[in-house]
Amino acid sequence: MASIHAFRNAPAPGEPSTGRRRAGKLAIRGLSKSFGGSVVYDDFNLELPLGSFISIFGPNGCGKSTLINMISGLAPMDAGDALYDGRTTRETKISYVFQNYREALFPWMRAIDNIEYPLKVMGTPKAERRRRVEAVVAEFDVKFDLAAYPYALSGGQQQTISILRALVTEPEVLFLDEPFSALDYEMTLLMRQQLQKIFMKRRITTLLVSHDLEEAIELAEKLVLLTRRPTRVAEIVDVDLPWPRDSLVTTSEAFIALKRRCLETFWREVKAAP
Ligand SMILES: Nc1ncnc2c1ncn2[C@@H]1O[C@H](COP(=O)(O)OP(=O)(O)OP(=O)(O)O)[C@@H](O)[C@H]1O
Repeated sequence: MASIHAFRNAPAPGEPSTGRRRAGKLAIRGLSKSFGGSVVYDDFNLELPLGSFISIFGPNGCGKSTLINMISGLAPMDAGDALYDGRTTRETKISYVFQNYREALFPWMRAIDNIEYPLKVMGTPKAERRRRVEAVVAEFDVKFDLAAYPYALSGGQQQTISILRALVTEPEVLFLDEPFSALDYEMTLLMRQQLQKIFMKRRITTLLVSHDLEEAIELAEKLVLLTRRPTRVAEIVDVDLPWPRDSLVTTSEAFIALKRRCLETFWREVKAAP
């Protein structure tokens, strides 16, 4: 997938970031999608609050990536639409972080230039570009050398660059497709902390696809559990745990009860006859 798409619908230069929780809803209506004769979605409907951290979890191949690809504008729907507080995807400032950071970064650009790149594409003046890059780097508490090229950075550092590049445009909606699945455990836990920090500060509507149920719960305010194909919403679970959440939250009674409930739904759906 061409990573340039990650920067479309970016804000105009100088436009303020969205610091407050956004009102309104993301409304997905009548969404249908098939590949060949294989139906993934057929008249799928979902409503979610903007300004929330939403995780999406479901059986293998149920269409999690396809869903966020369609509602972010990366892939076409066969039918239906997605409206952000009444505005189309094209009218909404969207960023996307891919699972495969190695292919998403430009190898010939230094880390700092990768972060700045979408602002250049948008025609943001140099001084403003520098201000925004510095701001996002400070916010994420980056400790490694941003003058390095991607090949010289660890996986976690490369994915940090991808996330900073997505955030530098000050998006209204941030999509993350299994962003930490290629990272080691320690780095994954650290990245979850960083992502929470950014979310609490900016309140960007965030949609995370995760294969890891603990991760999906740990980060979410709302967890969307999907069925097998043709895919529907099995359940939307409110994750009412206090923020910020460190990794120890996964050992709390409240967390374990939530995980149990999600697993029960998950297994019911996995075992359901196709
Ligand atoms: N471009 C495509 N062409 C043909 N089939 C596709 C395409 N993209 C996705 N599919 C199929 O659509 C279904 C849903 O795929 P998708 O990757 O969205 O599921 P997922 O839930 O994200 O999967 P996973 O759990 O493996 O990450 C799968 O059966 C997949 O093979």
